[in-house]
Amino acid sequence: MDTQEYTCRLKEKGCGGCPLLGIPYEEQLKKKQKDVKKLLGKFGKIQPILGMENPWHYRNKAISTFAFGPGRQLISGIYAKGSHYVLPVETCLLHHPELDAAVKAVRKAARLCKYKPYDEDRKTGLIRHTLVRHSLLTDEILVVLVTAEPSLPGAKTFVKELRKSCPKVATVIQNINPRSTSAVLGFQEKILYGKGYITDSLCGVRFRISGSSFYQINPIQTEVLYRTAIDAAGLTGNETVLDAYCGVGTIGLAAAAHAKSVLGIEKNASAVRCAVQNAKDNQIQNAKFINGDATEVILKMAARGERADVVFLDPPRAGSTPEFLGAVSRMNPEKIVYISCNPETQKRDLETLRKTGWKAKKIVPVDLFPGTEHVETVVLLSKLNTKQHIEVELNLDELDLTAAESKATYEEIREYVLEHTGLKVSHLYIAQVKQKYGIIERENYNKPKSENSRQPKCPPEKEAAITEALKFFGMI
Ligand SMILES: C[S@@+](CC[C@H](N)C(=O)[O-])C[C@H]1O[C@@H](n2cnc3c(N)ncnc32)[C@H](O)[C@@H]1O
Repeated sequence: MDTQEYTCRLKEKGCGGCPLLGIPYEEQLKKKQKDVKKLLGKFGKIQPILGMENPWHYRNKAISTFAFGPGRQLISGIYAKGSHYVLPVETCLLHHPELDAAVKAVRKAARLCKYKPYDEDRKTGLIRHTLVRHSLLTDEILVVLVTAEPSLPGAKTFVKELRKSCPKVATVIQNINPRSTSAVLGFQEKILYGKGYITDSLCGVRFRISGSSFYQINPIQTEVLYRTAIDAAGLTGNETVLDAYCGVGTIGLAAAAHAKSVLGIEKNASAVRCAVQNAKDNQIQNAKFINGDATEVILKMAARGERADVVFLDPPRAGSTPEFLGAVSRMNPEKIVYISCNPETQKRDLETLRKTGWKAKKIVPVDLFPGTEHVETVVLLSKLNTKQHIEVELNLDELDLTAAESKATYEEIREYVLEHTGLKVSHLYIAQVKQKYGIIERENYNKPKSENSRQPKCPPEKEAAITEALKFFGMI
């Protein structure tokens, strides 16, 4: 079956998982580039999106929900769009093929053990979902069987049959979720076989992956994402680094070799335990982790006058909080690297950061989710008024400026206008518009050499463009 046919069949069935699958990959990338530009273009130039060479079978995690199929046979698959009707899924173009093989083996073992699927409406049956993870490093598979109650009769037989059909299964976990909820996992777990985790590697660091902790689902592009973020930070080995919303410590631990120290903050206690263990397993001694809400932790750090040179933040889809961003700003880092899986909330947070003088220096979209509408973005931010920027980025002509002028250089205004309108504007025109808004120029700067000299007047179209730029930089 080719991609087109596959997509048509899924659409017929009502599968809403991957709305872009029927579109050629180049077109998908163009669309995402455009979407990011629309949302974040006002903060700076958007670098070309970093896509995949082979955008298929990239997922390292699958979730399959159990139900009764024809003849009351146990089936598993995904919910049809907008409903709780289960569509059987045997293969998926986005899953690593080992995942489909493992889910098939789970179904076979569950049928042999005569497990009944859980019925949400009647509150009957036992097994709800299976969550399966694959490691590219070791080729091992982790299987989680989610049940509605703690008792799992014949658990040993289930594991034996599962491993017989799929010997790559290295660990099996029972997760108990008795709640009426759309969340897949519950809070209680039992290890039925193996160590309860598998090991994967990213950017040369090995990570333990459990059933419940957050781990990026596209390992190939995650390396691209992390390298982009770490490169953007320009670490020299002397920096103190904060890795907020750190999950199992992936970004911080990948950056640790290039920094003086790393402090990770994460709300999920089991992810923090994994992060501490990951540091040990990799003999990384300059990384520590705090279990807590990122906003609460950082507010306390800022109040104690603590600081960091570089802050990485990679919040969930809901984004960060104004309180977190305010506290980061008070800690006065040299750089913030904001990694996001939701450019809409990132846009909101960038607006908040801009109010305290932060400016986007680099914006790079990374396609972690081919076939879907989702996209990751890495944004590097720094403050224009830090010592480093005065030394490196302002030229001498522009050092003697009034407070309003100091917000953006003539070059930055010129670049902004060119990028947003395609118009070229001279320093003289910028000076004229600034004067119009009462932004006082220092003596003789960009003024005509004699009172009588004929000065070209800024045309209205360019004046409007410069006015927009002055607004953007908060100067008027
Ligand atoms: C998008 S994930 C990023 C994890 C990690 N940086 C990575 O790349 O694997 C967001 C993480 O934030 C954590 N989280 C969510 N809300 C939080 C909060 N209020 N404080 C701290 N961590 C939080 C989640 O548990 C999750 O691990």
